[in-house]
Amino acid sequence: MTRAQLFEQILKKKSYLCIGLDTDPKKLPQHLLDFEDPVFEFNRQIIEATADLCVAYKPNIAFYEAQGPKGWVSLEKTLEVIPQDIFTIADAKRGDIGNTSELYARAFFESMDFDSVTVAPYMGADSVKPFLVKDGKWVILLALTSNPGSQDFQMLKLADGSEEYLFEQVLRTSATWANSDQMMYVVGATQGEFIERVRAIVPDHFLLVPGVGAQGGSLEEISRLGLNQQCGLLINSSRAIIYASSGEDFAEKAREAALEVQREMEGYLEKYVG
Ligand SMILES: O=c1ccn([C@@H]2O[C@H](COP(=O)(O)O)[C@@H](O)[C@H]2O)c(=O)[nH]1
Repeated sequence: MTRAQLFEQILKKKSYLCIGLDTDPKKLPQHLLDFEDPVFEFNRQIIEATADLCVAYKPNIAFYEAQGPKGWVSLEKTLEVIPQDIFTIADAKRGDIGNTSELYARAFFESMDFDSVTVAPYMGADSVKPFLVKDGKWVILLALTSNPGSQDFQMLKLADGSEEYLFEQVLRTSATWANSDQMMYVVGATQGEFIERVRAIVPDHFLLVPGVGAQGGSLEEISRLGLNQQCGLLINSSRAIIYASSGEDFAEKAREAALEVQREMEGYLEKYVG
């Protein structure tokens, strides 16, 4: 999917919500356990209930890999029922030496038809560039993550006396590898105080922002500081939406939770994007 197509969907749905399909077999409603593939059935019903309210779905690959071969089957079936006009993110956090990264890229962009994959920057240019080979396929690079461990490396000050953090150098250097039509960045919603520093380096890029909902990040703060003229944000919420209820009404309650976020986003789009 191109940037223009993504922005068109955002304007049409008045939403920049990404729903995380972090589907844990242990958290499935009891009544789904009789289905042949309960994980797929859960995802199918969540997608059916929320597709008009979000512009992206982000299955976290760990939840599927952990199930062995049947998890990959659930993932492939899930991808097939996501409507074509919705952006898909394989949250896999890959990256390796070049020839191995090429195979990861083939796994997510060819064997499966994801629009994007999350990639770790730590191994540098040759580990990221193999993912940047096709128009309409995106790298979402980890820049400033939402977890407490982001302090350990990402927030280290560079030794060059510039007062920059390592995550700022990651943004600056990686922005020369691909433009904002192929590269997005992960910036945690729990990092609101640094959004202006991120936007000073990458004003035009889309940011994938996990960490609202269960992790407590502020949708208002991220939207106020992070929205740009083409929206530039995909805000992810996983648990707070897909596990809004553990009962038979799980899809209905997921829709209610997604609707609440979408309505708030509609207000921010009017206020900050126009
Ligand atoms: O910095 C990061 C990068 C990725 N994630 C992932 O996003 C979702 C968040 O789930 P919630 O239930 O909404 O907290 C999950 O898949 C994480 O692995 C992140 O949280 N932070």
